[in-house]
Amino acid sequence: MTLDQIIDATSVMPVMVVDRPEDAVPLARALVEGGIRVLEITLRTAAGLDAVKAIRRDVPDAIVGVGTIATPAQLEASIAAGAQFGVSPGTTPTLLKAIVDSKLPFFPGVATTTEVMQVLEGGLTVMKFFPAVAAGGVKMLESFRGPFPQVRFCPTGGINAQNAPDFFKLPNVVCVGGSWLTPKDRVAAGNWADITRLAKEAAALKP
Ligand SMILES: O=C(O)C(=O)C[C@H](O)[C@H](O)COP(=O)(O)O
Repeated sequence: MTLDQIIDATSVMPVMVVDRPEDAVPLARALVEGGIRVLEITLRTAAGLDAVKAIRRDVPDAIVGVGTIATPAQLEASIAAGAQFGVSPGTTPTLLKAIVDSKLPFFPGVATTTEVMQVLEGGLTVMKFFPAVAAGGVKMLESFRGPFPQVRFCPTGGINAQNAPDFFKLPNVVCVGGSWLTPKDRVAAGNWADITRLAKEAAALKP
C-alpha cells in the first residue's frame, strides 16, 4: 500500500495502546465496524507488536500501522511484525535515514519549522504534527502553510471530537490522530459496542 492510499482510507486515526494482547483483535474489529480502518498501534506497551500481528492475521479490512517508532531497530521490528505504515513522535537524522531506506509509508513526527525542514531533506512531505494542540494547534499549521505549501499533516495530541473539525478545515491537514476513540475504561471492560459508536462519530467528522 502507498502512503497516498493510506491517507485516502483515513480521516481519524485511532492511537491504540494495547495492554492485553487478547484485546487487540476485538478492538480492531470494533473500530473497523464503525468505519475506522486505518489503525495505529503504539509501541508503548509490550503487547504492541503482537497486536499488530494478530490484527493483520484476523482483521483483513484493517490497515495497520505502528506508532511510537523512535529507533531504526523499532522500525525493523515493526516491518517484521507486518506494519503497513509507521508513525513516530519526532524525527532524528538516524531514524529519518532508516525510514527513507525502508520505503515503509511513514508519518514522521515534527513540531517545529526546523524539524519540518529536516524531514523535507529526506524527501518526505506527509508528517505527523505532534503534540498538535500543545505545540500550537490550528494556528501553527496555518503558519506552516506559508513556507511549506507542499507539506501535509496528520496532527495528533490533544485532539478530540470537539476540536477535530477545526483541524479538518485546514487544507494542509489530511487526517487527525487521537486516543479518544479507545478510552482505557471501555477497552478494559470489553465494551466494544461503545468503541464502535465512538468510531462511527469520528468517521463522520471529516467533511
Ligand atoms: O505514543 C505515540 O506514538 C505518540 O506519539 C503519542 C500519541 O500520538 C498521542 O499521545 C496521542 O495523543 P492523545 O490523543 O492526546 O492521547
